Amino acid sequence: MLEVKETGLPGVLEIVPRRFGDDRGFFSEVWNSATMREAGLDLSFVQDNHSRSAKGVLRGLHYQLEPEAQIKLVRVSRGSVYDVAVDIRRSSPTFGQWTAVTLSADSWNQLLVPAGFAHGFLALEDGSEVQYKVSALYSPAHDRGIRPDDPAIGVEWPLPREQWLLSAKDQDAPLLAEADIFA
Ligand SMILES: Cc1cn([C@H]2C[C@H](O)[C@@H](COP(=O)(O)OP(=O)(O)O[C@H]3O[C@H](C)C(=O)[C@H](O)[C@H]3O)O2)c(=O)[nH]c1=O
Repeated sequence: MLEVKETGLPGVLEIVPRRFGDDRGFFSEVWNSATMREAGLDLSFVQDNHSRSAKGVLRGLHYQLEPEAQIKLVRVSRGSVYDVAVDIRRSSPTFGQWTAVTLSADSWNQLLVPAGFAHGFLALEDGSEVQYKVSALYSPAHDRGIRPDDPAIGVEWPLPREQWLLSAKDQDAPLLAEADIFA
């Protein structure tokens, strides 16, 4: 019922739930706590988010600090996005490293981003819709960001910088070296 694949970063997983197609369309359990537990992933979520982005919109790199750090299960229900996770735990052997998976409605894949990682995505098609569950409620006081073009991280975004559309918050975000992150 579930395919789980490693990515370039330990802890960040690509997950592909089954999709049952028939002449009406399809049905898919996009989140099932028991199926995930059987796959060794004991997760619980408290909030479901949904955003739509034009091609070139880059949202990120975002995270919430402890004690409101969020595990995220990210999927795309329309279009496609280049989805990125960055390890921002100073004590981690993979601190500062990043991995990316293209998530799309066609591939029906999801990305599990653990707490302690910054998350962001670049919309590759107009009207791309991202839906993601988070394990802690939104807390503006704990909400933080890091510049998505930080050369110390070196994310290889698939569209050139001049095509990006960033929020003012993301344009002014600190570099990794200046940011409040995880021990
Ligand atoms: C995240 C969030 C935002 N908001 C409000 C706050 C603003 O008035 C408005 C837009 O917020 P923001 O510009 O932070 O939205 P994104 O840039 O899509 O932020 C998200 O982008 C990346 C990809 C993430 O992983 C995070 O979940 C989240 O930070 O929604 C809420 O009311 N609840 C929320 O949980």
